Amino acid sequence: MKRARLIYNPTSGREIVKKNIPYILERLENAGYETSAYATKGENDATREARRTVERQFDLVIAAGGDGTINEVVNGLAEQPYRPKLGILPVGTTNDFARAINIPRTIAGACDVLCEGDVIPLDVGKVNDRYFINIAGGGKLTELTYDVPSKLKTMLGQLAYYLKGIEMLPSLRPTNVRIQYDDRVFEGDIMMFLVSNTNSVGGFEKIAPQASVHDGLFDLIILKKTNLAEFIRLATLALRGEHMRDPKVIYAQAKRIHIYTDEKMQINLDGEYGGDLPGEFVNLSHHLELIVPKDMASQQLNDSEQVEGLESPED
Ligand SMILES: Nc1ncnc2c1ncn2[C@@H]1O[C@H](COP(=O)(O)OP(=O)(O)OP(=O)(O)O)[C@@H](O)[C@H]1O
Repeated sequence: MKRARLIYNPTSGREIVKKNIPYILERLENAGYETSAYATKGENDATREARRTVERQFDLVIAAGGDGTINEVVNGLAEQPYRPKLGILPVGTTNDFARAINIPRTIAGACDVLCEGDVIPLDVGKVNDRYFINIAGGGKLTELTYDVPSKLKTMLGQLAYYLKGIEMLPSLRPTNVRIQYDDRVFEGDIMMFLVSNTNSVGGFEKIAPQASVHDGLFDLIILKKTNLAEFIRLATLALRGEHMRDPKVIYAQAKRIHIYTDEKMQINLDGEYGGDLPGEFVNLSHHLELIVPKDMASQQLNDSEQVEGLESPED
């Protein structure tokens, strides 16, 4: 029998996972996994437990929580000599990563995927000595995730983030940066940069339309200096996926991105604080194996349509 370890954050999202542990264990047992569960106790505990699953050679690790918990689990698995397969039970507030890979945000639906889904290779992002699977970013607005109290998230869900975003708008300031992406360079003032492995960021599902989790490439989005009105106009365009051709936006793909600034700029990794710039973002292609819905596997593997506005390397 294969062995699975469920690592869950009992405080994630609306705290529903705890009540459903017996159901989840039963579903996995029926699918042929001898399964045990571990409740995280605080920051970085999911990373420590994921490392133990490497040592104990589990076949499958299931990260149950929000993007923060998934990120911690990935940090425990990355660059270990043996890496169990990764499954996701999205029970957080935003669940950007689960949205990007079409994992249902119900316990029963996500269990269907764990039990009947396909396995695809997953690229992992590395910056300095930390890892991410969804998004890395910098700029004042990307810091809003730190300040939303968990009580408010439990009550309001994702709306809590949007309210915080509106509150922060007037304090947005540009930063002067140098960004080298593969053999191209941008130098100037920016409001924000995003280094994305998926197309889903903060509930914006069309922000990096060309992103694929296993193409070995990051999708880089740079938002140049704007005033508040332009910023709001671009955010509205981004909701519809129409921001890429705007002259204030650079959208490109790259394997390796180096970002340097003289000013202080924090790096946000999968929604959590991940150190400060400078940073070198490296795409570890096909580094993990991920369980996804069956339709998702074929969709991701056939993804080759070019998107307008995407800067090509010779531009
Ligand atoms: N038992 C615990 N009590 C309090 N905090 C915890 C506990 N276990 C883990 N954590 C911390 O909670 C952080 C956030 O959790 P997570 O991302 O899973 O949920 P969320 O904040 O509800 O969802 P989202 O990230 O989608 O907003 C984790 O990064 C982890 O450090």
